[in-house]
This record gives sequence, structure tokens and C-alpha cells, in this order.
Amino acid sequence: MQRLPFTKMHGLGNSYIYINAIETDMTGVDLAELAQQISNVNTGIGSDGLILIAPSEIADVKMIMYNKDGSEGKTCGNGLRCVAKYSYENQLVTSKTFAIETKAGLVDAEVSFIEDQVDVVTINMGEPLLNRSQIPMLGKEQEKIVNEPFQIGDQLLQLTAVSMGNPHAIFFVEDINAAPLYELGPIITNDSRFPEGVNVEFVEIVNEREMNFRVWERGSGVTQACGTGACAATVAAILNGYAPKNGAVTVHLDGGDLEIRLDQHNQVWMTGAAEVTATGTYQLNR
Ligand SMILES: N[C@@H](CCC[C@H](N)C(=O)O)C(=O)O
Repeated sequence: MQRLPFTKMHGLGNSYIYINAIETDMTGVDLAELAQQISNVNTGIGSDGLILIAPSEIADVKMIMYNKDGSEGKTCGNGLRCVAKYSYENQLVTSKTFAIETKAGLVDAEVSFIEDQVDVVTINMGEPLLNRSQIPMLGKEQEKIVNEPFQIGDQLLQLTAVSMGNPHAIFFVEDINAAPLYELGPIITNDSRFPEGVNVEFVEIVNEREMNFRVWERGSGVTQACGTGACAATVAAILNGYAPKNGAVTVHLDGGDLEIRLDQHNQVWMTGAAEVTATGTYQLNR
């Protein structure tokens, strides 16, 4: 029976089980299966998925992430902030700024402190991808998807799609509390127009610097927060003229706030909290 040391962490309530795969031998472990087991709140630990902090040949550390259903995600904003905090506090890195490899590419992280504890983490999430083929979404490859009619059953919505290394379908609504999250989230996430599935976000504009946000995540369902989703929603708001191109926007998620900024080099910056919930050992059932 293998015992896996773990740390449970969350970014605004979006929780993952983190395994330090630099120090723990994960050879032969079926990660998709482990993600499903460990995420189960009754028979596992309970989380939105699994994240490994692994050695990298091109960055300081590598993040490998799996959703609750065992599907692999290419990146994860809340996960990146937690990986950064864990890496710094466990001396996997020694500098306050360092690079993290993801399946969607490299990102730069910076940790900030209150006394000697990491308080918030800022990540340069890179450039948003807007062409249909980059989302990916079926249709004319080079076209952007901005406020495009999107029929789903008998409802006609207006879609803006953005990839932050993973796909996001953003729908602006008048009232976030009336958004059809549970009704349409599970349908749109598997819609065949998105060949790799999609994360589904409903967004209410409060003013040009603030928005309310709820998400149905691909592979995990409703979560308290989605970092890449908050970045994608900010870009979508700029594309639709709801937010200015410069300066920071505060995104209010169910689990708390993120500050998102698009800079003049078209890079999206995300700043927010990362917290440790528990540490322990997980008994691997194989
Ligand atoms: N919670 C995330 C995104 C996790 C991956 C996503 N469900 C996908 O499959 O693309 C975040 O904070 O960005």
C-alpha cells in the first residue's frame, strides 16, 4: 500500500490536492484515476482535482493538473498561485520571481509577503488567444468570437470565447444570481461546437472596473473560482467595450476577488490569494 504525502490548497475556494512529485516517486501511478479517487468527498479527500508539482527542464517547476473527472487540464490560474506559494515556502525555489511550466506554456510567478508568509501571488498568464481555431471552436479558423449569437436548445445567448491556454465561453448577463449556471453549464461544456469541451462563465458587469462571475468548469462542474476564467472574462469585457484596455479590473468570484490586468504588451496579469488547508498522507488504492 503506497502512502502519498499531500497538501490541500485553495485559491478562493477552488481546491486541489497538491503532490510534490519532485520528492515523491509517482512512477506507475495512474494520475487520471488518482484525480477521481482523491477528489471524491466521501471516499477520497474532496477537491476540484489533483495537481502535481514536478521537476522541469525548462522552468523552475512544472505544474501537472487534472480535473475532478480525471481529464487533464492544460493550465489552471488558481492552481498556479498555489504552486507558486508551495514552491517558495517549501524551498523548491529561492527567488521571489520564478517560472512555472504548464502544458499551455511557461508563466512567470511573483510571490509577495506579509512578514515571512506568502500573502498574494501574481502570475503573468500570457497572451489571450482569440481565433476560433485557437479556442478551439468549430467554424471559420481566423475569426474572433465576440458577442456572437449562440443557440442552445430554445435559448439564444451571445457568446464571447477566449483561450488562456484553456478554452472559455463567456456569456454576459444582467443579473449573476439569475444566470442559468446549473441549467446550461453542463450542456454547453460538452457542446460539439467545442471539440475539446469548454469552461462556461456567466459574467455581470458592475461597472467598468468590476464584474461578478460564476463558472461551470470543464471536468469539475461548479467551482468557487476559476483563475483562467477570470482572465478570460476580463479580456471578453474589453473586447465588448465593457472594460477599458488599461488598468486593473476586480473580478468578484464566489470564493473571493481576483485582480486582473491586461498590459500594453497584451499580457494578462492575475493577482490573488493562495492558502493551505491541510497536509497529510493519502492511502493509494490500486
Ligand atoms: N480552476 C482552474 C481551471 C482548471 C482547468 C479547467 N477546468 C480546464 O479543464 O480547462 C483555474 O483556476 O483556472
